[in-house]
Amino acid sequence: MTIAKALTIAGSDSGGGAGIQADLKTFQELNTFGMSVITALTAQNTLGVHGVFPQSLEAIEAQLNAVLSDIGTDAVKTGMLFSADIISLVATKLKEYKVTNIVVDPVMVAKGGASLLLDEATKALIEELLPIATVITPNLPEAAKIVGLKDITSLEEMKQVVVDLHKLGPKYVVLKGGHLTDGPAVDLLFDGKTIHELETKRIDTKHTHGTGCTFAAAIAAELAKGADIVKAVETAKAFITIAITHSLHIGGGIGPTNHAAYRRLANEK
Ligand SMILES: Nc1ncnc2c1ncn2[C@@H]1O[C@H](COP(=O)(O)OP(=O)(O)O)[C@@H](O)[C@H]1O
Ligand SMILES: Cc1ncc(COP(=O)(O)O)c(N)n1
Repeated sequence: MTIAKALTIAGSDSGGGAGIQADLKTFQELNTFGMSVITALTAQNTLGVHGVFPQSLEAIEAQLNAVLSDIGTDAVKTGMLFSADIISLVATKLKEYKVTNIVVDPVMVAKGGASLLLDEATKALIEELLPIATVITPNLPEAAKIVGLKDITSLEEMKQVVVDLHKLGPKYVVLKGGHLTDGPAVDLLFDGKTIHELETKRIDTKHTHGTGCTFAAAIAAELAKGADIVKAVETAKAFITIAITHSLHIGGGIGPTNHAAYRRLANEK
């Protein structure tokens, strides 16, 4: 039996809601074979990040070589990359192994406020990773940091920023509007010509730990299976909306989304 393969290159979230764990659960639910390269361990739960332990370049390179030299992959999703050196290594290896379908989620700060990317690494992200990305999926604070704005607070501003982000080299840009404070949850997909709006009702919940990771992993899984970008992003939006609707009240803080809900609902139809 053959199966589409998807690789996440990201940080481990011991709490299971974001990072590597969210990505692998999402890959599984969307019927792809998930693999992982761990860039950093985080000691994390619903209350926040209690420790960050980046892995050595040697350990990261060994994982990349092991997976890509033997198994290969149909898509990659990058998440927490932490430092400029890790970003450079990942970019070099993705080029060396001619990886296609590269989804870059430019993770910078955890929902609780902890930094998951060193400040000085933003330059490497912009110069080395964005130009080789198939699609990038920044949230509003990440997009503001990348284009040098203080903040982005309206749909009108988002429409300008999505075009500015595209000029940095990725083939497609998905700008996530989850951080707008009111109105629907709108994401914009720009393909270089047209801005597609993906809109859902804003779900009233605080349990959104791992939404960005899960959404980007779902895009990667769909691209791995051969979907075009519009279809991949539409499916990912449906997946994350259902996962947030049925989010889990686990722990004392910001609970995780429910990765299993999408498939469970599909099976009930
Ligand atoms: N309260 C919400 N209701 C519905 N969709 C949401 C909500 N919060 C976030 N989303 C959606 O979840 C996805 C992840 O967005 P976002 O939370 O902005 O990312 P991040 O986790 O990177 O900060 C996007 O598709 C966004 O529109
Ligand atoms: C290891 C790791 N990676 C990424 C995130 C961001 O989570 P979110 O998807 O909620 O922005 C996180 N909290 N931890």
